[in-house]
Amino acid sequence: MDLEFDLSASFRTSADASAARDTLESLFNDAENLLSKGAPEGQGARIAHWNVEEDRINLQILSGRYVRAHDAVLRLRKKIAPELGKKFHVGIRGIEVHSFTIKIPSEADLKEIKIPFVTNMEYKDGSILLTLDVTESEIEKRIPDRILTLIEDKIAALTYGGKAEHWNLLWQSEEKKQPFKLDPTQEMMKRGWIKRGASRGQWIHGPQSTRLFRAFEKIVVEELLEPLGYREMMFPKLIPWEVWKKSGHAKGVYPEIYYVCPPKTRDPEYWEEISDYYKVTHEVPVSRIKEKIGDPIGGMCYAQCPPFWVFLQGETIANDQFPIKVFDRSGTSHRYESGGIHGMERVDEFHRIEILWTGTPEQVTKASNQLQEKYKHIFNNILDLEWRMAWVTPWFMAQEGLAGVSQQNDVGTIDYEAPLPYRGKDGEWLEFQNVSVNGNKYPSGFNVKCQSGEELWSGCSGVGLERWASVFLAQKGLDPEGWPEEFRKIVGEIPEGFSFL
Ligand SMILES: Nc1ncnc2c1ncn2[C@@H]1O[C@H](COS(=O)(=O)NC(=O)[C@@H](N)CO)[C@@H](O)[C@H]1O
Ligand SMILES: [Zn+2]
Repeated sequence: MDLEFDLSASFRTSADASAARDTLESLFNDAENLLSKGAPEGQGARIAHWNVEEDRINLQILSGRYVRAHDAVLRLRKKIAPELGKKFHVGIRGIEVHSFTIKIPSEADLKEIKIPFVTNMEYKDGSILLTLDVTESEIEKRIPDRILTLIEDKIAALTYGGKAEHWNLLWQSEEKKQPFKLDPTQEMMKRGWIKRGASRGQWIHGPQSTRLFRAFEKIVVEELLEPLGYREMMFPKLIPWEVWKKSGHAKGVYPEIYYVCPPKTRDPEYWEEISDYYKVTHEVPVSRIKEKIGDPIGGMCYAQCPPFWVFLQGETIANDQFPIKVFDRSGTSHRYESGGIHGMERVDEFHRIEILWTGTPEQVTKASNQLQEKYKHIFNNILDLEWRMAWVTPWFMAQEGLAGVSQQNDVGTIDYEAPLPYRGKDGEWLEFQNVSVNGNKYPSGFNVKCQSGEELWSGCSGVGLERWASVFLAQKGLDPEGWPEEFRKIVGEIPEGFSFL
């Protein structure tokens, strides 16, 4: 059984339309092809029933997935309005929806959920019956189609939800003997390289760890970004909903972002009682603060590349400007990660170099391949890591709560993973960066065009420095004597830290 739409509605007319009954009869009778345009043979919409009662033309329309009942009613209005006007001086004032149900095939029921404009959802013999409460304006705004897509995605998630994340191996280095077997985070804490920050999942990096992070950055800039012509930019780090609506994150990022709310006003008097309360009690009255701050305007940097696109938004760019290749390392990213205390490899606040490029599909694919070559050189000849690359669910799909792979070939994400010896032989490998070809998602999301009108694609690569440090130190330990010569030259002398009594 496929989708079934069942819509009962009326055209409200400016005057009694009974005189038009015969005309309506012939219009509706030969509406067959009007209601099947765009549908495979015999799968158009059909008028199950109609009648005229003074200033109401009532109809019931049944359809499948192709010419959906609500589209059919709009097509009918367009068809009969001029006839009624010309011949009978009767206008159509609007559409009243009396009942609207959609039947969607599904192996199982969905859990109780609240969906706008859906008044009832029940599961009966292999399908979910949705009852919608929509008016003409929701129909014009395609709300029923978005509700259908949402339900079909949830039904799909019931099945692939059980499927493991998409993963297939692309390349793997040879195994390497790893003398070091300890947890690098514990070792770094013991030696005072890092200390936990005061906030959840946050670290403070001492001079030693900072030198290591800067050495990784230096390698990325000198070995990869400069030779390949990437220019440094600074992307915003406070992201408003507007950006996440265009990047797609507004579809599913809510459980993992740090929200940002501005004060309702910066008038000191408005806040005086809060400061006074603190001065007297030495407690911060958080519940009272909640009343004094505005709604969240968005959140802290999460994926790092979306806010860049506002720089190109709405522009038409000369072809000779492409490929545009930039990178950002101007600030931290923040994710409300799963609970529990993690080492440095899973943190709420992290430092990432975000590499971003855009151009024609060929240019974008080529740039991705160039980056992969350079990374291979860095991991094999400078850091001497044991590591692998795998083709996985694109990061932008995962961050919208989707699974599987992109329909477009060579659009997708390559995850770079490495073993952490302290996790043991069968320990989970850690993703320490990725390279993605994101297809046309961002240029079209932010309405960026190239002069020739050719389709624009983009790609991005996130280099997580906490992850590089975790992988490198887990495999090589914290003593520079155990580090590859190439890398030691770049790091130089590890600076002294501070000692505590
Ligand atoms: N919680 C975290 N802690 C430390 N590093 C992280 C964390 N989340 C992501 N990263 C780093 O950021 C990289 C890219 O993150 S991603 O979500 O996979 N991809 C994106 O967000 C893309 N925009 C590319 O940056 C990861 O490979 C990892 O190196
Ligand atoms: Zn990105």
